[in-house]
Amino acid sequence: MLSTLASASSPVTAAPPAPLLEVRDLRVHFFVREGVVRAVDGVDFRVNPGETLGIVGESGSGKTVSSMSIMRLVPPPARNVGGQILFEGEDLLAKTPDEMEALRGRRIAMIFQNPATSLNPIYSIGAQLGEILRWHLKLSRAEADARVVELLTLVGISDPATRLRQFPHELSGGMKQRVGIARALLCNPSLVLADEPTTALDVTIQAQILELLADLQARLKMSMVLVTHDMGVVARMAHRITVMYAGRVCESADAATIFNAPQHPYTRALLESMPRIDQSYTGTKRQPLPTIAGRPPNLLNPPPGCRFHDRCPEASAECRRLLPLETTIAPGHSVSCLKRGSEGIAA
Ligand SMILES: Nc1ncnc2c1ncn2[C@@H]1O[C@H](COP(=O)(O)OP(=O)(O)OP(=O)(O)O)[C@@H](O)[C@H]1O
Repeated sequence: MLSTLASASSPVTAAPPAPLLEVRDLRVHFFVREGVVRAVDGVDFRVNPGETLGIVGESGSGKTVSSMSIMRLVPPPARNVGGQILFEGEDLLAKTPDEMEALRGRRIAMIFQNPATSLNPIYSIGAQLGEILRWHLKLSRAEADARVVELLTLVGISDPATRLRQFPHELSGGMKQRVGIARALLCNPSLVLADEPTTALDVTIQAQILELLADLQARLKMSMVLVTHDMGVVARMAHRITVMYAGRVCESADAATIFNAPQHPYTRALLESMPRIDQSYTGTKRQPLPTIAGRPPNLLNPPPGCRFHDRCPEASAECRRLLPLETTIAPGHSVSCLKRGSEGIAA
């Protein structure tokens, strides 16, 4: 739940654009034998038309569960226990399974982490991409082939007419991920979700795929949610950034604000642990790469108060007792930290 710090001297600014996607107070819990894992526990974020939202945080912070929830693809024992996911004004959590099926791949599409497993090995590229077009848009085989060739060309695949007849194992990892991106864009979706789209690739290929995504985003004015643990990736790709920790949002702002004026101690710690280009981490003058001391809490039994308190250099007694609510501190900039003026609740 988002609250606003009232300020009589706040300048009057233009109303922000209506968001394409607005996630409000989302709660997704896993009901396991040992108890309840609060994987996503009151998360808010939004994506404006034509922009990339980067969701960033350490492993286990709830990024994937949040993005899979948009597609309603988080499997049991997870259950959505609260919140709203408003997409083009409609609550996705209120849709029937059939309505979601019609929407997935058509209005919201996904680029998966591992292209080796996300493509079906027994169908040619043309057959598996064409099937999506025939199902969603009722295109004929010839029309579907033409559209697939158009998309393969768009993602930089040479000789697309030949690729159409090839099988996934005949393509390199980078090429497969290009096909994965083409597949996501086939039906011209309003929103693309990309969960760690480059982590499974060789380092040299990662840069090429990020460049392709950035280029497509700019050319097609694509709206995208990019999930990553890598601040370097969001620095390059995201217009806005939501920082998650232990199932909650610490801070959300435009990318320049996150990098130049971060407010939450966790955002600051993430930035400090980014490798710097002017710093040597090898050789005789090497500095150790800073890391954030400690570990994220177990979400089966999260500590009371701020989830970050036992790793936070600023934590006080009240941080150990009160859970900070996400609070707007400037237009488009929200933070959940008692030290930055957030209201706290006993939890
Ligand atoms: N099937 C499951 N059963 C129980 N808990 C789960 C299950 N899947 C995920 N979780 C828990 O949900 C929390 C959020 O997981 P999620 O995958 O969203 O994190 P993440 O930020 O995407 O991390 P990563 O970068 O490692 O994928 C984690 O604490 C994880 O342990």
